Amino acid sequence: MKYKKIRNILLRYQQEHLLNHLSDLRPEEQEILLSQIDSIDFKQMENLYRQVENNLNNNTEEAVFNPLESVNWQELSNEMKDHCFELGMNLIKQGKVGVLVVAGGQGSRLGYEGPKGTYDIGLPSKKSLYQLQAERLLNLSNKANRVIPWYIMTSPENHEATVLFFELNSFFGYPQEDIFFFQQDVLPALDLNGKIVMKSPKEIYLVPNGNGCCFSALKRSGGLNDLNKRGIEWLFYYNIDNALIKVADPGFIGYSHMKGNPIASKFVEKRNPDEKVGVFGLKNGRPCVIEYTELPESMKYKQISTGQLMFNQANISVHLFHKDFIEEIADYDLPYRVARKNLNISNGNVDVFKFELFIFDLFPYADYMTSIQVIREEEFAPVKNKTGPDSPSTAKKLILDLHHKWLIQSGVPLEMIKGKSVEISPLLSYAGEGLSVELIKKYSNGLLILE
Ligand SMILES: CC(=O)N[C@H]1[C@@H](OP(=O)(O)O)O[C@H](CO)[C@@H](O)[C@@H]1O
Repeated sequence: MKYKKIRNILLRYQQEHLLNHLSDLRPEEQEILLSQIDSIDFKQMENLYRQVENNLNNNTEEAVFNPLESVNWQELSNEMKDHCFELGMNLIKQGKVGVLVVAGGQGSRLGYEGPKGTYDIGLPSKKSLYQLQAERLLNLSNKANRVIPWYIMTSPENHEATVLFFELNSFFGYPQEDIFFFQQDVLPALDLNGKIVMKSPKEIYLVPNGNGCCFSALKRSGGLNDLNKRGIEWLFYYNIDNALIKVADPGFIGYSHMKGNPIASKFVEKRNPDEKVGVFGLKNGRPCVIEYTELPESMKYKQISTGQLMFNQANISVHLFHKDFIEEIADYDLPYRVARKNLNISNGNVDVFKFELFIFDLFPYADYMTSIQVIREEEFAPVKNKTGPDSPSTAKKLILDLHHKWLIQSGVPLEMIKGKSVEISPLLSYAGEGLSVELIKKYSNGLLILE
Protein backbone atom coordinates (compact mmCIF):
# COMPACT_ATOMS: atom_id res chain seq x y z
CA MET A 1 0.00 0.00 0.00
CA LYS A 2 2.72 2.39 1.13
CA TYR A 3 4.84 1.25 -1.82
CA LYS A 4 2.06 1.91 -4.28
CA LYS A 5 1.36 5.37 -2.92
CA ILE A 6 5.04 6.26 -3.04
CA ARG A 7 5.47 4.91 -6.53
CA ASN A 8 2.60 7.04 -7.79
CA ILE A 9 4.07 10.17 -6.23
CA LEU A 10 7.45 9.41 -7.74
CA LEU A 11 5.93 8.87 -11.16
CA ARG A 12 4.09 12.16 -10.90
CA TYR A 13 7.33 14.02 -10.12
CA GLN A 14 9.53 11.92 -12.42
CA GLN A 15 11.67 10.68 -9.55
CA GLU A 16 10.95 6.95 -9.95
CA HIS A 17 14.70 6.19 -10.16
CA LEU A 18 14.69 6.30 -6.34
CA LEU A 19 13.17 2.82 -6.37
CA ASN A 20 15.54 1.35 -8.97
CA HIS A 21 17.41 -0.77 -6.46
CA LEU A 22 14.63 -1.37 -3.97
CA SER A 23 14.30 -5.07 -4.78
CA ASP A 24 18.02 -5.62 -4.06
CA LEU A 25 17.68 -4.31 -0.50
CA ARG A 26 16.94 -6.20 2.69
CA PRO A 27 13.36 -5.67 4.02
CA GLU A 28 14.51 -3.33 6.82
CA GLU A 29 16.56 -1.29 4.35
CA GLN A 30 13.56 -1.08 2.04
CA GLU A 31 11.50 0.20 4.94
CA ILE A 32 14.05 2.93 5.75
CA LEU A 33 14.33 4.06 2.13
CA LEU A 34 10.56 4.18 1.71
CA SER A 35 10.11 6.32 4.80
CA GLN A 36 12.95 8.58 3.65
CA ILE A 37 11.13 9.06 0.35
CA ASP A 38 7.86 9.55 2.20
CA SER A 39 9.33 12.47 4.16
CA ILE A 40 10.29 14.45 1.04
CA ASP A 41 8.19 17.37 -0.11
CA PHE A 42 8.35 16.72 -3.86
CA LYS A 43 6.36 19.81 -4.75
CA GLN A 44 8.93 21.93 -2.93
CA MET A 45 11.79 20.17 -4.71
CA GLU A 46 10.12 20.75 -8.06
CA ASN A 47 9.76 24.44 -7.27
CA LEU A 48 13.37 24.67 -6.17
CA TYR A 49 14.56 23.10 -9.40
CA ARG A 50 12.42 25.55 -11.36
CA GLN A 51 14.13 28.31 -9.41
CA VAL A 52 17.50 27.00 -10.62
CA GLU A 53 16.29 26.80 -14.20
CA ASN A 54 15.03 30.35 -14.06
CA ASN A 55 18.24 31.43 -12.36
CA LEU A 56 16.37 33.21 -9.62
CA ASN A 57 19.25 33.06 -7.19
CA ASN A 58 20.76 36.37 -7.97
CA ASN A 59 18.49 38.97 -6.51
CA THR A 60 21.23 41.54 -6.12
CA GLU A 61 20.94 43.11 -9.55
CA GLU A 62 18.13 45.62 -9.36
CA ALA A 63 18.71 46.69 -5.78
CA VAL A 64 20.66 49.75 -4.64
CA PHE A 65 23.54 48.88 -2.31
CA ASN A 66 25.29 51.17 0.12
CA PRO A 67 27.83 50.55 2.86
CA LEU A 68 26.48 49.97 6.36
CA GLU A 69 27.45 52.44 9.06
CA SER A 70 29.80 50.85 11.57
CA VAL A 71 32.04 51.47 14.55
CA ASN A 72 35.57 50.22 15.14
CA TRP A 73 35.86 48.64 18.60
CA GLN A 74 39.53 49.64 18.74
CA GLU A 75 38.66 53.29 18.31
CA LEU A 76 36.29 53.45 21.27
CA SER A 77 37.70 55.10 24.37
CA ASN A 78 38.85 52.86 27.21
CA GLU A 79 36.03 54.26 29.36
CA MET A 80 33.50 53.27 26.73
CA LYS A 81 35.00 49.79 26.33
CA ASP A 82 34.92 49.26 30.10
CA HIS A 83 31.38 50.55 30.29
CA CYS A 84 30.23 48.16 27.53
CA PHE A 85 32.06 45.25 29.13
CA GLU A 86 30.40 45.89 32.45
CA LEU A 87 27.00 46.27 30.83
CA GLY A 88 27.48 42.96 29.02
CA MET A 89 28.71 41.21 32.18
CA ASN A 90 25.67 42.49 34.07
CA LEU A 91 23.35 41.10 31.42
CA ILE A 92 25.12 37.74 31.70
CA LYS A 93 24.89 37.88 35.51
CA GLN A 94 21.16 38.50 35.26
CA GLY A 95 20.76 35.46 32.99
CA LYS A 96 19.74 37.61 30.04
CA VAL A 97 22.28 36.18 27.58
CA GLY A 98 22.17 32.84 25.76
CA VAL A 99 24.42 31.44 23.08
CA LEU A 100 23.48 29.61 19.88
CA VAL A 101 25.96 27.76 17.72
CA VAL A 102 25.09 26.49 14.27
CA ALA A 103 26.89 23.18 13.93
CA GLY A 104 24.82 21.04 11.59
CA GLY A 105 26.95 21.60 8.48
CA GLN A 106 28.81 18.90 6.62
CA GLY A 107 32.37 20.17 6.66
CA SER A 108 32.79 18.90 3.12
CA ARG A 109 35.58 21.40 2.27
CA LEU A 110 37.42 20.23 5.39
CA GLY A 111 37.09 16.61 4.31
CA TYR A 112 36.16 15.50 7.83
CA GLU A 113 33.44 12.94 8.41
CA GLY A 114 32.55 13.76 12.02
CA PRO A 115 30.74 16.84 13.39
CA LYS A 116 32.97 19.88 12.77
CA GLY A 117 32.88 20.85 16.46
CA THR A 118 34.62 17.60 17.39
CA TYR A 119 37.61 18.53 15.21
CA ASP A 120 41.04 18.81 16.86
CA ILE A 121 42.95 21.53 14.99
CA GLY A 122 46.29 20.30 16.33
CA LEU A 123 46.82 22.47 19.40
CA PRO A 124 49.26 21.09 22.00
CA SER A 125 46.25 20.38 24.27
CA LYS A 126 44.46 18.53 21.43
CA LYS A 127 41.26 20.32 22.36
CA SER A 128 38.35 20.16 19.96
CA LEU A 129 36.51 23.27 18.76
CA TYR A 130 33.66 22.39 21.12
CA GLN A 131 36.01 22.19 24.09
CA LEU A 132 37.62 25.55 23.31
CA GLN A 133 34.17 27.12 23.17
CA ALA A 134 32.81 25.34 26.25
CA GLU A 135 35.79 26.49 28.30
CA ARG A 136 35.51 30.10 27.18
CA LEU A 137 31.83 30.02 28.14
CA LEU A 138 32.64 28.41 31.48
CA ASN A 139 35.23 31.09 32.19
CA LEU A 140 32.63 33.83 31.70
CA SER A 141 29.97 31.84 33.55
CA ASN A 142 32.32 31.53 36.54
CA LYS A 143 33.05 35.24 36.48
CA ALA A 144 29.34 36.02 36.29
CA ASN A 145 28.34 33.37 38.79
CA ARG A 146 25.70 32.31 36.31
CA VAL A 147 25.87 29.63 33.64
CA ILE A 148 25.31 30.88 30.11
CA PRO A 149 22.76 28.61 28.40
CA TRP A 150 24.16 27.06 25.24
CA TYR A 151 21.88 26.09 22.32
CA ILE A 152 23.56 23.75 19.86
CA MET A 153 22.06 23.18 16.43
CA THR A 154 23.01 19.87 14.87
CA SER A 155 21.58 18.06 11.84
CA PRO A 156 20.07 14.57 11.60
CA GLU A 157 23.38 13.44 10.13
CA ASN A 158 25.61 14.51 13.04
CA HIS A 159 23.22 14.81 15.97
CA GLU A 160 23.94 11.49 17.65
CA ALA A 161 27.68 11.78 17.16
CA THR A 162 27.62 15.29 18.65
CA VAL A 163 25.67 14.32 21.75
CA LEU A 164 27.84 11.25 22.23
CA PHE A 165 30.97 13.41 22.00
CA PHE A 166 29.67 15.65 24.76
CA GLU A 167 28.74 12.63 26.89
CA LEU A 168 32.12 10.98 26.43
CA ASN A 169 33.80 14.23 27.49
CA SER A 170 31.52 14.80 30.50
CA PHE A 171 30.16 17.87 28.72
CA PHE A 172 33.55 19.53 29.29
CA GLY A 173 32.39 20.44 32.76
CA TYR A 174 29.33 22.29 31.48
CA PRO A 175 26.13 21.70 33.48
CA GLN A 176 24.06 19.40 31.27
CA GLU A 177 20.82 21.22 32.02
CA ASP A 178 22.26 24.35 30.43
CA ILE A 179 23.01 22.73 27.09
CA PHE A 180 20.14 22.37 24.65
CA PHE A 181 20.71 20.29 21.51
CA PHE A 182 18.27 20.70 18.64
CA GLN A 183 18.23 19.63 15.02
CA GLN A 184 17.86 21.42 11.74
CA ASP A 185 16.11 19.94 8.71
CA VAL A 186 17.60 18.34 5.65
CA LEU A 187 16.69 18.50 1.98
CA PRO A 188 17.64 16.22 -0.92
CA ALA A 189 20.29 17.39 -3.36
CA LEU A 190 19.28 17.47 -7.04
CA ASP A 191 21.45 16.48 -9.96
CA LEU A 192 21.81 18.89 -12.86
CA ASN A 193 18.66 17.43 -14.46
CA GLY A 194 16.57 17.91 -11.35
CA LYS A 195 16.70 14.27 -10.22
CA ILE A 196 17.06 13.56 -6.51
CA VAL A 197 20.51 12.15 -5.82
CA MET A 198 21.05 8.83 -4.06
CA LYS A 199 24.04 8.54 -1.75
CA SER A 200 23.98 4.78 -2.22
CA PRO A 201 21.32 2.36 -3.51
CA LYS A 202 19.68 2.38 -0.10
CA GLU A 203 19.88 6.03 0.88
CA ILE A 204 18.92 9.46 -0.46
CA TYR A 205 21.55 12.21 -0.28
CA LEU A 206 20.13 14.62 2.27
CA VAL A 207 21.82 17.96 2.92
CA PRO A 208 21.30 20.24 5.95
CA ASN A 209 19.09 23.15 4.92
CA GLY A 210 21.39 26.00 5.94
CA ASN A 211 21.81 28.21 9.00
CA GLY A 212 18.77 30.37 8.14
CA CYS A 213 16.47 27.73 9.59
CA CYS A 214 17.96 28.02 13.08
CA PHE A 215 15.20 30.06 14.71
CA SER A 216 12.34 28.04 13.26
CA ALA A 217 14.18 24.86 14.32
CA LEU A 218 14.78 26.36 17.76
CA LYS A 219 11.10 27.16 18.07
CA ARG A 220 9.93 23.73 16.84
CA SER A 221 12.22 21.98 19.30
CA GLY A 222 11.00 23.94 22.32
CA GLY A 223 14.23 25.94 22.52
CA LEU A 224 12.48 29.26 22.13
CA ASN A 225 10.21 28.40 25.03
CA ASP A 226 13.26 27.53 27.07
CA LEU A 227 14.77 30.90 26.16
CA ASN A 228 11.60 32.63 27.36
CA LYS A 229 11.39 30.62 30.56
CA ARG A 230 14.91 31.63 31.41
CA GLY A 231 14.24 35.30 30.63
CA ILE A 232 16.95 35.48 27.96
CA GLU A 233 16.97 38.80 26.10
CA TRP A 234 19.94 38.47 23.79
CA LEU A 235 21.07 35.44 21.82
CA PHE A 236 24.69 35.39 20.72
CA TYR A 237 24.90 33.48 17.42
CA TYR A 238 28.05 32.00 15.91
CA ASN A 239 29.37 29.46 13.49
CA ILE A 240 31.02 26.31 14.90
CA ASP A 241 34.08 26.62 12.67
CA ASN A 242 35.70 29.73 14.16
CA ALA A 243 38.51 28.58 16.46
CA LEU A 244 39.00 32.09 17.86
CA ILE A 245 35.37 32.77 18.62
CA LYS A 246 34.95 35.09 21.61
CA VAL A 247 31.77 33.35 22.66
CA ALA A 248 29.31 35.66 24.45
CA ASP A 249 31.81 38.54 24.29
CA PRO A 250 30.54 40.89 27.05
CA GLY A 251 31.90 44.06 25.38
CA PHE A 252 30.09 43.31 22.15
CA ILE A 253 26.89 42.45 24.00
CA GLY A 254 27.08 45.59 26.11
CA TYR A 255 27.68 47.86 23.12
CA SER A 256 24.87 46.26 21.12
CA HIS A 257 22.50 46.50 24.08
CA MET A 258 23.30 50.19 24.39
CA LYS A 259 22.61 50.75 20.68
CA GLY A 260 19.31 48.89 20.97
CA ASN A 261 19.01 47.58 17.41
CA PRO A 262 17.43 44.11 17.10
CA ILE A 263 20.58 42.71 15.44
CA ALA A 264 24.28 43.38 15.91
CA SER A 265 27.20 41.81 14.05
CA LYS A 266 30.95 41.78 14.22
CA PHE A 267 33.03 42.14 11.09
CA VAL A 268 36.68 42.24 10.10
CA GLU A 269 38.20 44.05 7.16
CA LYS A 270 38.08 41.89 4.06
CA ARG A 271 41.52 40.42 3.34
CA ASN A 272 41.21 40.90 -0.42
CA PRO A 273 38.37 41.24 -2.93
CA ASP A 274 38.28 37.48 -3.53
CA GLU A 275 38.12 36.31 0.07
CA LYS A 276 35.24 33.88 0.48
CA VAL A 277 33.23 35.86 3.00
CA GLY A 278 29.90 37.63 2.84
CA VAL A 279 29.93 41.43 3.12
CA PHE A 280 27.61 43.69 5.06
CA GLY A 281 25.74 46.48 3.37
CA LEU A 282 22.44 48.25 3.01
CA LYS A 283 20.17 46.93 0.32
CA ASN A 284 17.56 49.50 -0.63
CA GLY A 285 18.23 51.06 2.76
CA ARG A 286 17.84 47.84 4.79
CA PRO A 287 20.65 45.86 6.45
CA CYS A 288 21.90 42.84 4.56
CA VAL A 289 24.81 40.53 3.87
CA ILE A 290 25.74 39.74 0.31
CA GLU A 291 27.23 36.27 0.21
CA TYR A 292 30.54 35.75 -1.60
CA THR A 293 28.82 33.47 -4.08
CA GLU A 294 26.49 36.30 -5.07
CA LEU A 295 28.61 39.44 -4.91
CA PRO A 296 28.61 41.02 -8.39
CA GLU A 297 32.05 41.85 -9.81
CA SER A 298 31.08 45.53 -9.93
CA MET A 299 30.72 45.58 -6.14
CA LYS A 300 33.55 43.21 -5.35
CA TYR A 301 36.30 45.51 -6.60
CA LYS A 302 34.63 48.87 -6.01
CA GLN A 303 36.83 51.24 -4.02
CA ILE A 304 36.27 54.46 -2.14
CA SER A 305 38.62 57.45 -2.55
CA THR A 306 41.11 56.09 0.01
CA GLY A 307 41.57 52.96 -2.06
CA GLN A 308 39.72 50.84 0.48
CA LEU A 309 37.10 48.40 -0.81
CA MET A 310 33.65 49.96 -0.60
CA PHE A 311 32.17 46.66 0.64
CA ASN A 312 34.95 45.59 2.98
CA GLN A 313 32.97 44.51 6.06
CA ALA A 314 33.63 40.77 6.07
CA ASN A 315 30.97 38.69 7.78
CA ILE A 316 32.58 36.43 10.39
CA SER A 317 29.21 34.93 11.37
CA VAL A 318 29.08 36.49 14.82
CA HIS A 319 25.69 38.03 15.42
CA LEU A 320 23.55 39.06 18.35
CA PHE A 321 19.77 38.86 18.10
CA HIS A 322 17.20 40.34 20.43
CA LYS A 323 14.67 37.81 21.65
CA ASP A 324 11.68 39.90 20.50
CA PHE A 325 13.08 39.97 16.98
CA ILE A 326 13.62 36.19 17.03
CA GLU A 327 10.01 35.66 18.08
CA GLU A 328 8.80 37.96 15.34
CA ILE A 329 10.71 36.33 12.51
CA ALA A 330 11.04 32.68 13.60
CA ASP A 331 8.29 31.53 11.24
CA TYR A 332 9.13 33.72 8.27
CA ASP A 333 9.65 31.93 4.97
CA LEU A 334 13.11 32.74 3.72
CA PRO A 335 14.19 32.15 0.14
CA TYR A 336 16.24 29.02 -0.56
CA ARG A 337 19.67 29.79 -2.00
CA VAL A 338 21.16 27.42 -4.56
CA ALA A 339 24.76 26.26 -4.62
CA ARG A 340 26.38 23.98 -7.15
CA LYS A 341 28.57 21.40 -5.40
CA ASN A 342 30.40 18.23 -6.18
CA LEU A 343 29.31 15.41 -3.89
CA ASN A 344 30.89 12.11 -3.17
CA ILE A 345 28.46 9.21 -3.56
CA SER A 346 28.90 5.44 -3.50
CA ASN A 347 29.67 5.14 -7.20
CA GLY A 348 31.84 8.23 -7.65
CA ASN A 349 31.35 11.97 -7.67
CA VAL A 350 28.40 13.92 -8.92
CA ASP A 351 27.61 17.59 -9.57
CA VAL A 352 24.52 18.68 -7.68
CA PHE A 353 22.45 21.63 -6.65
CA LYS A 354 22.00 22.01 -2.92
CA PHE A 355 19.56 24.33 -1.27
CA GLU A 356 20.12 26.38 1.83
CA LEU A 357 18.52 29.13 3.88
CA PHE A 358 20.86 31.93 4.97
CA ILE A 359 20.62 33.49 8.43
CA PHE A 360 21.29 36.95 7.06
CA ASP A 361 18.23 36.86 4.83
CA LEU A 362 16.53 37.81 8.09
CA PHE A 363 18.54 41.01 8.39
CA PRO A 364 16.38 43.19 6.12
CA TYR A 365 13.51 42.60 8.55
CA ALA A 366 15.33 44.75 11.08
CA ASP A 367 15.04 48.51 10.51
CA TYR A 368 18.68 48.90 11.37
CA MET A 369 21.53 46.89 12.81
CA THR A 370 24.67 47.53 14.81
CA SER A 371 27.93 46.71 13.08
CA ILE A 372 31.25 46.53 14.91
CA GLN A 373 34.71 46.09 13.45
CA VAL A 374 37.03 43.81 15.39
CA ILE A 375 40.60 42.61 14.94
CA ARG A 376 40.87 39.63 12.63
CA GLU A 377 43.88 38.08 14.38
CA GLU A 378 42.00 38.11 17.69
CA GLU A 379 38.59 36.94 16.61
CA PHE A 380 38.51 35.08 13.32
CA ALA A 381 40.21 31.75 12.72
CA PRO A 382 37.89 29.89 10.36
CA VAL A 383 38.44 26.19 9.85
CA LYS A 384 37.03 25.65 6.36
CA ASN A 385 39.62 23.87 4.22
CA LYS A 386 41.81 20.83 4.78
CA THR A 387 45.00 22.72 3.92
CA GLY A 388 46.08 26.21 2.85
CA PRO A 389 44.19 29.33 3.95
CA ASP A 390 41.43 29.01 6.55
CA SER A 391 42.52 25.52 7.53
CA PRO A 392 43.27 23.81 10.88
CA SER A 393 46.93 24.80 10.65
CA THR A 394 46.23 28.51 10.09
CA ALA A 395 43.68 28.46 12.93
CA LYS A 396 46.15 26.77 15.26
CA LYS A 397 48.84 29.33 14.43
CA LEU A 398 46.43 32.21 15.04
CA ILE A 399 45.57 30.85 18.51
CA LEU A 400 49.17 30.22 19.51
CA ASP A 401 50.28 33.65 18.23
CA LEU A 402 47.50 35.36 20.14
CA HIS A 403 48.28 33.53 23.38
CA HIS A 404 51.96 34.42 22.95
CA LYS A 405 50.95 38.06 22.53
CA TRP A 406 48.76 37.92 25.65
CA LEU A 407 51.71 36.77 27.76
CA ILE A 408 53.99 39.47 26.41
CA GLN A 409 51.28 42.07 27.06
CA SER A 410 51.01 40.74 30.62
CA GLY A 411 54.65 41.54 31.21
CA VAL A 412 56.09 38.05 30.78
CA PRO A 413 59.72 38.42 29.59
CA LEU A 414 60.22 37.31 26.00
CA GLU A 415 63.13 35.01 26.95
CA MET A 416 60.76 32.91 29.03
CA ILE A 417 58.60 31.99 26.06
CA LYS A 418 60.81 32.72 23.06
CA GLY A 419 60.57 30.04 20.39
CA LYS A 420 57.94 28.14 22.36
CA SER A 421 54.36 27.36 21.49
CA VAL A 422 52.15 28.90 24.11
CA GLU A 423 48.65 27.65 24.67
CA ILE A 424 46.54 29.12 27.43
CA SER A 425 43.45 27.29 28.58
CA PRO A 426 40.30 29.36 28.12
CA LEU A 427 39.48 28.31 31.69
CA LEU A 428 42.46 30.36 32.83
CA SER A 429 41.94 33.42 30.67
CA TYR A 430 39.01 34.46 28.47
CA ALA A 431 40.79 37.13 26.45
CA GLY A 432 44.27 37.62 27.91
CA GLU A 433 43.28 38.90 31.35
CA GLY A 434 44.82 37.69 34.60
CA LEU A 435 48.11 36.36 33.19
CA SER A 436 51.52 36.79 34.83
CA VAL A 437 55.00 35.32 35.29
CA GLU A 438 53.88 33.63 38.52
CA LEU A 439 51.10 31.94 36.65
CA ILE A 440 53.54 30.53 34.09
CA LYS A 441 55.57 29.02 36.91
CA LYS A 442 52.46 27.63 38.56
CA TYR A 443 50.88 26.11 35.46
CA SER A 444 53.85 25.08 33.40
CA ASN A 445 51.60 22.33 32.09
CA GLY A 446 47.90 21.70 31.74
CA LEU A 447 46.11 25.03 31.90
CA LEU A 448 49.05 26.73 30.32
CA ILE A 449 51.09 24.70 27.90
CA LEU A 450 54.55 25.67 26.78
CA GLU A 451 56.09 23.43 24.18
C1 LIG B 1 25.29 31.67 4.83
C2 LIG B 1 26.36 32.13 5.76
O1 LIG B 1 26.14 32.28 6.93
N1 LIG B 1 27.56 32.39 5.19
C3 LIG B 1 28.68 32.82 6.01
C4 LIG B 1 29.48 31.58 6.42
O2 LIG B 1 29.90 30.96 5.23
P1 LIG B 1 30.37 29.44 5.09
O3 LIG B 1 29.83 28.99 3.76
O4 LIG B 1 29.81 28.70 6.26
O5 LIG B 1 31.84 29.47 5.08
O6 LIG B 1 30.57 31.96 7.24
C5 LIG B 1 31.48 32.91 6.67
C6 LIG B 1 32.52 33.26 7.72
O7 LIG B 1 33.13 32.15 8.21
C7 LIG B 1 30.72 34.17 6.22
O8 LIG B 1 31.57 35.10 5.62
C8 LIG B 1 29.60 33.79 5.27
O9 LIG B 1 28.89 34.95 4.89
